[in-house]
This record gives sequence, C-alpha cells and structure tokens, in this order.
Amino acid sequence: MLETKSPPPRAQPSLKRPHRLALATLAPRTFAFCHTFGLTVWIALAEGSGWSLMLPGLLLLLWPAVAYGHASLAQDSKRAEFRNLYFDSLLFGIWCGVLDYYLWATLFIALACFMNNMVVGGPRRMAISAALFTVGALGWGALTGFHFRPYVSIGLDIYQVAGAVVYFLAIAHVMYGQNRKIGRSIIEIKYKNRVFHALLDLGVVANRASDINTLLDDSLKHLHADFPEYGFAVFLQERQRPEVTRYAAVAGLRLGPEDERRLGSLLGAVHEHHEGAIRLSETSDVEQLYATAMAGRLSLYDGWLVVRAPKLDGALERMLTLFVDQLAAATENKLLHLALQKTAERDGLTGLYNRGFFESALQQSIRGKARPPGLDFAVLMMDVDGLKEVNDRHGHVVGDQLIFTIAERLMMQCREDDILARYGGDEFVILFPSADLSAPARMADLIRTHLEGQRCALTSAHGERVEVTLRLSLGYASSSETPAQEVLTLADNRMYDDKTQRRKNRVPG
Ligand SMILES: Nc1nc2c(ncn2[C@@H]2O[C@H](COP(=O)(O)OP(=O)(O)OP(=O)(O)O)[C@@H](O)[C@H]2O)c(=O)[nH]1
Repeated sequence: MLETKSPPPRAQPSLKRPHRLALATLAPRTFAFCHTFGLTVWIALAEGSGWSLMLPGLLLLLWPAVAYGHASLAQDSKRAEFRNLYFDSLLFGIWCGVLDYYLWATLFIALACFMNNMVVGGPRRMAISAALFTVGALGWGALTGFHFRPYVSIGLDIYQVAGAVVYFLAIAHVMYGQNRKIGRSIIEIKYKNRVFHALLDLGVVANRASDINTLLDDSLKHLHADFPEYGFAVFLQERQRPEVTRYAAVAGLRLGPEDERRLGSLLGAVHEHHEGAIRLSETSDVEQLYATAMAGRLSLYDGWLVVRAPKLDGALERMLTLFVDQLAAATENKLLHLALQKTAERDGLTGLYNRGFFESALQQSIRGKARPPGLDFAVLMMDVDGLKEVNDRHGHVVGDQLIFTIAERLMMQCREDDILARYGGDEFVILFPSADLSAPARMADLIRTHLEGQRCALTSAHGERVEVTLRLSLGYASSSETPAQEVLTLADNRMYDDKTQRRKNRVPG
C-alpha cells in the first residue's frame, strides 16, 4: 500500500520582531521618503503641476511602513530587508526620473542608496543597487520621455542639502550604535570563552587528579591562570563539625596559614545553604572577598569557593555559580571514585592492599622484568603463627585485633614504594618493586628485631584484657635468583620451610 504523505503545514505569516537591520533602517528610511515627499510637494508647487505629482508622491509615505511589515512577516527577516534595500534603489531611481533628474536629489539619493547597500552587503550589493537605481531612473525616462530639470531654486537646493546632511548623520549614528553593540558582544563572547575554557580546564584537572588536595590545588591554579584578575580559595568543612576545615586550597590570594584558619572558621559560622555569593565582612581592603556556597552538592562536606574581586557584578556571580557547580561535581565524583577504589583495592579489616591489588602489582613487576632494563623485584611472604589458637582461646575479636596490630606494625616498617598487602586470612606479603634480595632480607631483619616476640595487649569481646605474643614465619625471594613467574612460589615455599623449622624449634607447652 502506498503511504500518502501529507504536505508539511505552511508556516502562517505572523508579525514578529524583525531582524535588527530592519529595525535600524526604519527611522532613516522614513526620514528619507518623507523628505523626498516634501521635495516632490515643493517641486509640484514651484512648477504648478499640483496633485498630478503630489498624489503619486503620497505613495512614498507608505513605503517605509510596507517595508517594515515585509521584514516583520517574512520567514527570513534579514533577507527581506536586503530586498527592501534593493527596492529602495529602484523606487528612488524611478522617483528621480519623475522629478526630471533634479541634480541634488538624484546625486544624494543615489549616494544614499549605494552607501546603504555597500554597508550591509559590500561592493557586489552596491553594484546591483546602482544597476537598479539606473534602471529605475532611465526606465521612467524611456517610458514617459526624458525631461531634464537639474535646477529648481536655491531654496530647494538648501532643503535638499540639509536633508542629505541629516540623513547621512542619522546613518552614521545608526552605524555607531551597531558598532557599539558589536563591540559589547565581542567583549561578552570573549568573557564567555574564558569561562568556557576555565570550565573545560576544571574538567581535565579533575580527571587527572589522584586525590582531593591535588584536585582543589590544580583547579584553583587553573582558575587563577584563566582569570588572573581574581584570587581564589576553596574550603571544604566537615558537615558535622563546620569549624573543622578538611581541605583548603588557595591561588592568587595572599593568605597565611593563620588567615586561612580564620577564613575557615568564618565560613564555618555561615550557613552553607546561602544562595548566591556573600561578601565576607571581615575584609576591609579595596578588593573584597566573596564566598559562594556549594550548597549541599557534597555529601560529606560543606564547601565554599572564595573569590577576591574589586566588586561583585552579575557576570562574576554567574561565573562563580558555574565554577562552584563544576568544582563540587568534580570533588564529589573524586570522593566517590576514591572510596570505590579503596573498596576495590583495600582489605576491609586492616586497610592494607588486598590480594587482588597485590597480584596486579606483581604482574606489573613481572612484565617490568621482561622489558629492558629488566628491573628486579622481590617478595616477602609472612604468616602469623598460632592465630587459630588465639581464635580458639580468646575468640575471633581478639584474632581480628591481632591481625590488625600486625598490619599496623608492618606498615610502620615499610617504605613508600613497598606494597604491603594482606594476602589471605593470616598471611601478609610485601612486594618490593625495583629490588634484589637485600630489600626483603633487610625487612625480615627488622621484623625479627622489632615484631617477633613482642607482647601486645588486646581486648576480648567480653572486655577482658588479653596478652598475645606476635610470631611470624617469613620467606622471601627475588627475581635476581629465580625466573620472575616463580618468585612468589619460592617465597611461599621458604615461608613454609621457616614455619616447619620454627615449629620444630619451639619449646613444647
Ligand atoms: N580472627 C580471625 N581469624 C582468621 C581470619 N582469617 C583467617 N583466620 C583464622 O586464621 C587461621 C588460619 O589457619 P592456620 O594457618 O592453620 O592457623 P595458625 O594457627 O596460624 O597455624 P600456623 O600458621 O600453622 O601457625 C584459621 O583458624 C582462620 O579461621 C580473620 O580475618 N580473623
């Protein structure tokens, strides 16, 4: 079956605000046609031709209104106005013919037509306008016979020259207005561009930052680089304890730690749900500090963006709102991301890296060993001795505390690059990237010296104090002594050997 398509509904003409060009030309056009009508009346009276010239001249008075209506009703108002300008040329050309080519009128009117078209459309439009004017002027002559009357009277010359001066000045005024508008628009566009760039920068910075401090510091540095005329600061305060500033960053503000603290507590006293920017009354400089609240956009903190500026206007306030939105969204996302990352990478009981994270770090080291320069790595495995006994005798709560205590003490011995993880129930492991056997050997020594045999006081589920001795079996290996894939297994085997040996050496009871 054929589908019949109904024709698209025709747009109904409706009177709307026409293009700014039509608005700008309304007054000069009205003046020009009224003035030309005056000229016609003058000539009719001087020549005694009476109503036979004046009646058609009345039509001139109608044209500005018709042109305006045309531009208002047209779908494409600008195009319609361009056509109106062409029609001006044709109409005026004819009228110069009607007025027997009175010299000043023909000259000034032609000039005005050419100039208008030149201004809006360049030489091509001006050439078309000149052609239309000539066609109108000569066409009328060809139809009715050429009559030349270049001069009428000195009075009419003065009238015509004065009219031309007024007209050209009016056009110059219109152009000045348009230029000012364009100038203002350019400034506005440049400002919006800067805001847009700053927002983009904030997005990029937020993606790159690894933690909240870096995110806030880098965001403010970028904001200050994009808007060097302002200084910025950001404060995130704990929601439950607003007097505590959890994160703060400053760029372009000369604030000492004491000023920062003071500002933090000042903001802590202001309600965060305050709409818009507020002036911080404490400052008495020529430049003022204004604070915009993140207004509940952060789940854990109350946030403020502070700006130093000479005055707060609408544009700055709108800009601050955008920055605050962007900063709050980036901070909240980063906080969620970090929390998620922590859950995925960390062990819940000890806060150490979990087995999954350790294994991917180990794989990275194995790949690193395979690639030039073939960096070595080492692994130290540890197993808590007698955890089962501790659990059985004192309960799991004490067992948990023992694991946590060992994790804490191991952490204290580790360097920044060491990757300490809880590998299993009572097993810990340390990966030493870029290390040979000396690193785990040093660590094993430290553990034997500082942890082994230490008594630690724990509390049972019933509140009893329990003393437990720390004991760990250790085994380590490095890729400098065995293929990279086998390092972990070798360390594990050595740890079990150590455990067996320690069991044998233990004094029974
Ligand atoms: N409290 C507590 N116990 C755990 C946890 N994870 C594993 N365990 C216990 O740790 C013990 C590990 O078993 P084993 O390795 O045989 O225990 P062990 O007593 O340390 O024995 P050796 O390692 O041979 O000295 C088991 O009893 C587990 O129930 C934990 O998160 N908390």
